[in-house]
Formats: sequence, C-alpha cells, structure tokens
Amino acid sequence: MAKGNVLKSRSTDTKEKKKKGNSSSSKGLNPFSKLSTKLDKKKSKRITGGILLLLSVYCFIAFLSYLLTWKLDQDQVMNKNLFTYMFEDLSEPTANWLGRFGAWISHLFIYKWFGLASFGFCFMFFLYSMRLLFNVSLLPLKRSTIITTVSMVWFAIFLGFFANKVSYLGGAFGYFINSWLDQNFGAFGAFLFITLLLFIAVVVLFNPDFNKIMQMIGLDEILKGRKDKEEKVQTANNVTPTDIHAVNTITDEEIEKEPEPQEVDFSEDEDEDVTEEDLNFTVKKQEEQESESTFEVDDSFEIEEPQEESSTVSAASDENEEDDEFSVEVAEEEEELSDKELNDLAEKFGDYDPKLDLSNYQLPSIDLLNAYGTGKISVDKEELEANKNKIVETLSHYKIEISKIKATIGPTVTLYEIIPAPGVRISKIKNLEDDIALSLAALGIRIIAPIPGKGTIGIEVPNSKPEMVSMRSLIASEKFQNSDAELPVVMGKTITNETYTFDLAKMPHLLVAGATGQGKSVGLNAILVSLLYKKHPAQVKFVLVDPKKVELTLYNKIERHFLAKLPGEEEPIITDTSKVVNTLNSLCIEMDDRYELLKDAQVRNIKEYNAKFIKRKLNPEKGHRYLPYIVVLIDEFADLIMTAGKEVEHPIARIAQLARAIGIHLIVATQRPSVNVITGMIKANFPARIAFRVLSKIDSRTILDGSGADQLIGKGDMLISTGSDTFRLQCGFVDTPEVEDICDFIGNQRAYPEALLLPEYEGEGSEGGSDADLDDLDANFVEAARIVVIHQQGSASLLQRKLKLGYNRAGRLVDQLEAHNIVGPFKGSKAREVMYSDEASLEEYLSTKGLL
Ligand SMILES: Nc1ncnc2c1ncn2[C@@H]1O[C@H](COP(=O)(O)OP(=O)(O)OP(=O)(O)O)[C@@H](O)[C@H]1O
Repeated sequence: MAKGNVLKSRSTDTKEKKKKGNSSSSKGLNPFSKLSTKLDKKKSKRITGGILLLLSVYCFIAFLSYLLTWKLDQDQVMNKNLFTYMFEDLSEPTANWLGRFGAWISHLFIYKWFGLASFGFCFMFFLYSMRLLFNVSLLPLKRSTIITTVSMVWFAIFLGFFANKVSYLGGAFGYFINSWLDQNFGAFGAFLFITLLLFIAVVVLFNPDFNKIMQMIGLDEILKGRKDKEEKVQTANNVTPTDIHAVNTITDEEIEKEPEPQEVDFSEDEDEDVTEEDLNFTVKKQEEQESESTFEVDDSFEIEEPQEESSTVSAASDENEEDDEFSVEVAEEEEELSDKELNDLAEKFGDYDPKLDLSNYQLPSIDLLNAYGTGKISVDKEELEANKNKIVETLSHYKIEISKIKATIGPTVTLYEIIPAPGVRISKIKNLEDDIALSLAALGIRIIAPIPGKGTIGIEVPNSKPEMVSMRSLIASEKFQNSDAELPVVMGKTITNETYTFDLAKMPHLLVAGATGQGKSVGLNAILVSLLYKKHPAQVKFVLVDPKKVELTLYNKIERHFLAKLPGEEEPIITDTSKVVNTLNSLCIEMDDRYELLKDAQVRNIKEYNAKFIKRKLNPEKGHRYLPYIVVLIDEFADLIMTAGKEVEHPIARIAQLARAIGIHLIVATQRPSVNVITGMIKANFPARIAFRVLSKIDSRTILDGSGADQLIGKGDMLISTGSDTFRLQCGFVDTPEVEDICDFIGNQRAYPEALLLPEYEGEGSEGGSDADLDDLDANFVEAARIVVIHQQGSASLLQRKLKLGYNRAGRLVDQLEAHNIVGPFKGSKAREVMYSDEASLEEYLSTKGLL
C-alpha cells in the first residue's frame, strides 16, 4: 500500500509545485509567498482559524460596547481611516471597551454597513474558526453563510425602516435602501416590499410546510379532506425501485464537468507529405477547460452538507416512521400472508424502503479526500514538438511517410495519432516500437496499430512531467456523480483526460494484477472508495480477504455498515486461509439461496428481484428479503492459491461462473500473474481485467492476453480490458489517511447491530450424507422443532431465518424433523404439515426420546 514517506514527500512536492505555480509571477519578490510555501496547508488552516476565532470574540465585545458608547466615540472615528485614527493625538480617551480599533471596527460594521445585523459577522467568523481549528462543522458552513448573509441584509433593511438618519439600527446600508424605497414607493409600499422580501427569503431558504403552519393556527379542519388525498398519492410515490440513495453530501456545484480532451494538431499543408520542417503546430485549447481546471484546484472550493437534501430526507423518514414500525410487525407476524394481503399491504403502506433502518446515513463528504496535483494538464509545447519531430524522423529513416499527426495530451501519457501515407504497411510501424522508444529515450512507449474504430495509428509517449490524478477530482466528476450504475466505480482518467467509470455489476468480476509497488493497492482502494461514495450500507456489502493482514485493516471501522462475515467470527476482515475457504463456500451457499429466492420470485436477476421486493410483491415470511450486492475482494490471490490450491479455486470459479445474476461480484488481485495462479478456469470466468505495470511480457500476456502491461510506467499507470476494449488509464490516487478518514466518517454514524452474517458453513467433515441420521442429530434440532411447532410451519427458510443457518443445513434439519415425524412429508409448493399442535406435546415427545 502507500509507502508513507515516499508518498509524503511526493505529496508535499506536488503541493509545493502547486503553490509555486500559483505565485510564479511574484516568485522571489513577495515574502508572504515564501512564507506560505513553507507553511503547509494544515498549519495555515489552523492559523487562519485562530485569527478568525479571536476576531469573532473581539468584534462581539467591541460591537456590544459600541451600543453603549457610540455617542462618545463617534466624533473621533467619523470619516477617518484606521491609520490616521490610530496614530492621532486625541484629547479625549476612546470610550469603546476595546480601544480605538474596537471603536473603529464597530463604527465600520455597524454604522457604515449593516447596523445591528452586523453581529452576524461574529457568528460567521466563529463558525469558520471552529471548522478550521478543530475540523468541526457546528452547522453546515455553506448554508449557514447564505442564511446569515441574507438575514443580515434583510434585518439591516428592516431596522433601517425605523430610522430617520444613518444610525446603528440598520447602518448606512439599511438607511439608504429605505430612503430609496420611500422615495419610490412611499412608506407603506416600502414596508410591503420588506415583508415580501422576508417571505421570499423564507420560502427559498426553508421552504416551510404551509399546511402545518395552517394546522398550528387552527385551520387544519378545512384542510383535512385535501390532505388525506395528498398523503395517499405521496406514499405511493415515495420510493421507486431505483430511488434508493443515501444523503449525498456532494452538492451540484461541487460536481466537476468533464473537460474537453486537449488535442494538438500537427496539420500539414494541403496534400503534400509531412516533413519535420513544414509541420505546423496548432494548439486547440478550450477556454472553458482552463477555467474548469482552475476551479478544480481552487482551495476555497467548499464542500457542504446540503441541508435541504438532508432535511428532505429526514422529513421523508419521519413520514415513513410509522410504516417502519408497522413493516417490522409484519415481519414478526406468524401466519403467512396471502398474495391479496400483500397487495393490500403495498397499497396501504407504499413501497418497502431498505435504507429505512439507517435512514439518516450520510454519504462521505468530498472534503475527506485531498486534491493532488494541479488538476490541470500543462502543455509543454517544446516537449510535444520535440517528440513529434523525433517520431517523424525515426519513421522517415525507415521510409515511412505520414500524412497527418495529432497529439492528445493525457495525465501521464500523450497519444500521437498518425495517419500513414497511402501504401504504408501498418505492421512496419508496429515493428518500430523499440526504435521509436530508443529515439525518444523514453520508457513505456506503446504502439496501438491501428486504434480500433479510428483508422489511425497511436503512439503513446509518457509525459516528462506526469500529472497525478486525485480521487477527489474523480469522485466529484459529473460522470460519476450522475452515474446510475448499480455498482459505480470511478477508476481514473483516460489518455484523453476523460474520467473513466464502469459498473462493477456489469463487469461482472475483476482480475487485478501488477508487480509490487505499481499502484495495485491504491487501485483497490479507489474501487472501494468509489462504492463507499455512492452506496448506502443497505445496498452493498464487502467481504474482504487480506492475507497480507495490513492492506485492508482500515476497513474494520465500517464493519457494521458495509462488511459481511461468517457467523461467530470475531474479525470481519479475513486473513486466515482456512477461513477464506469457509467464507467462499459460505458465499456459494448464499449464491444457491439467492437463486432459490429468484426462482421463487420468478425473476431473472437481483435488480428485478429487489424491485419486486420493494414493491412488496414478495413475502418475507417465505424467506424473501432485500438482497444487498456483495463485493468480494481478495488481495494477494497468489498466496491463497499456493496455500489452499483447489480448495479456493473451485468455489471462486463457481461464484465467478454463476454469481453474476444474484449480485455477488469478485475482485481478485495478485502480484504474480503466472499461469499457475491465474489458471485457465479462473481466467475464463473473468473477462474484465486490470493490469498495472508487470515485469515481463509473459505476465502481461497471462493477465491481458496480449502485451502492453509490461510497457506501462508504474505509479498508477494501468490498462483495463473489458473483454472487447482496452483502455489506458491513470488510476486515481487515494492515500491511506484519506481512506482512514472516510472509514471514520462512516464508522461514526449509526450502524446495524452487526455485520451482515453469511450463511453458516461447517466445512467438509460435517457436510456428510444428506439422509437424516437419527443418532446424529444437528445441535439445533430441539430448537428447530420448537420453532416449527410454535410457527406451525415446516419450512427450511423459516429455520434459516430464525436460526441464521445456511440453506443446506436448514434443509438437513427439516429432513431430521421429518424422520422424527415432527413435520410431514414434502408436498411440492405447499409448506410441510406440522404434526404437533402445541409446544407441550412436543416437549413430551422430546423428553421421551431423551432429547431434552
Ligand atoms: N494512481 C497513482 N498515482 C500516483 N502515484 C501512485 C498511484 N498509485 C500508486 N502510486 C505510487 O506508487 C506507490 C505504491 O503503490 P501501491 O502501494 O498501491 O503499490 P502496490 O502495487 O500495491 O504494491 P504492493 O503490492 O507491494 O502493496 C504509492 O505509494 C504511490 O507513491
């Protein structure tokens, strides 16, 4: 994973570069810029926070004092600038408790600006200081700033209405606005206007429920009839199958638009062949792109929890609170519900909401991620020109003439696209890979001949100054934020600087390989972080396997939100090979269970199943439940195969073959992509592969079925092959402390009582014969008998739920119950008959058999 020191120095480097870039014009001249480069971001944040805290307290006391002493000081401060006032000889001492500066600043804020409403500044300074000093948001910053500013303006105008000259009430601002209103609309008109302003501000900022207000003032009777109707419609529309999302703290403004790819066209005159000299150089650079890139690196880029969204959600959850209690009761109900009853239920209570248990769950804020790099790709014209010349020169040595050459600049590599002159054989260019690499004196040259679907030949040349792609910019990208994929993952930026996202649910499994230190762990974190930034804990669960024991431990903190584990296991992250085998087999059981459920629900995949469940078309009494996606991540797969061999290979191949439809997705990562690790069986079932840099062509072939991964340059440079296409990406960088912060953010929120429990798997020995052996009863036999009699229902799924067992074991228990004549024989789709009508007679039977 991240190598602490290397990384630290790298990130400080980039930060310094960034700062240098920003102040290049004043380089060496401005002592402040020197100072600021020395102080790192954290320190300057703290210092600014401290200054703001002092300022807020100082202003508050000075303003208070001003209210009592303004008459005495006004003559001294009137029409003077601070400097003159502070160094002036005055006969009278200043009355303000905080001296001349106190008197001057209060006069400025209260008299010249907003009057009494200026106290709002103290409040804002205080909020910002808490955020910068202690990293706590007492209130959502952006929203509080907007509300305070609007309130200050309104109060200044309102209080100014009552003043007949500039005074401390509304300040100069309030007074002059009022005198203008008075002149144009008259006093009454001005009052109406101010009231209208208040109304608009309240509606825009708080959107109050006027019905409730009417109710409070006693007009509810009139409204009652209308409200009943509205409620019905609202509950029915409340949750749609696809409308399951948590509170997203990333606001629309924070979403970054996709920049246009930067292309450089080395176009030539008319039809003549291109020579080094006559290639002229045009840079197509989109103006908007520049501004967007600057926006991305802007430090003042504030991320806020959108209050409106959270308030809507909490309002919605309030409304649903009653449904929640009721639906729980339904689940506890002992009798099975008929289809008609289910339909009635759906009609009456609306859709089932899987996220209701954690309805206030907030997705992590983007503030938790750092911005690395400048966010802007610098176009070094000289480098481009030089590379182009060398390519053209090398090709001309071999008598290859080209008619057009174009460069597209990506974060780490630039793609030179050439159109050869008619008659040139493509294979000839392809064979020149090493010669071009030699002439450019660069590693990682890759020739794509031809570029699929483009009719050109691509030569990828690494940039001399590669640009880091931060996970922050990827998460904030429009593409990812607006993605409606089931399991959206944002991995990096393509060679044309576009954000690359994919749906893990469609992949449906991923094989990841890369030599050590080439960015594999960062890539795996990027996948997990993407999902954490988009999904509610009810929707996805992770099974994490980490034989190295250090890579994934960070995710321990989100155990009760996002992890799944075997019953009775202490540690949610699996590090032990034998436990991996049990877990994989348990996942196979879960897979079989899910297929049973899908079959029973007569649907083809998990998406349809969940949609049906949400619509309350499936009966929880028959074992139906909302199915979260399960993402199984196995790091260091080579280690596992070496120690457990076939034992892990079989269940993995089985899951890989079958689990697509039921929402179990595998991500298998290895450092050693050799054929005895990535066997034919595994490979055949993993069409999607990610390759970071590997050390040999053979490794590249094993993972990608072709060369290329050996020509990457490391540090997150990767190829992703989705079966049909292969893309070169620069993987987004996310550092360990960032992942830790995200896990803390999630871990500190309300959680489920425990991690999702996978079905129990008892290992080879206990799998035994399927016939019930009367002498070898299951440890849960007595308990199972009681449950069956209490519920008067002899079904395996009931036992599965009540005893938290796997399908196979519950099935065996039912067989044993049948052998003891506690339940009747199998009757097709109907539940088995229960032979004991009450618990007492069962107890009697069990005690005669010596089972109690
Ligand atoms: N996307 C990236 N952008 C920039 N630098 C990166 C990126 N990914 C990785 N690096 C750099 O490479 C280093 C090694 O990355 P990482 O820890 O992911 O390697 P690894 O392949 O997992 O190695 P190992 O298998 O030994 O854990 C990181 O510390 C970082 O400096």
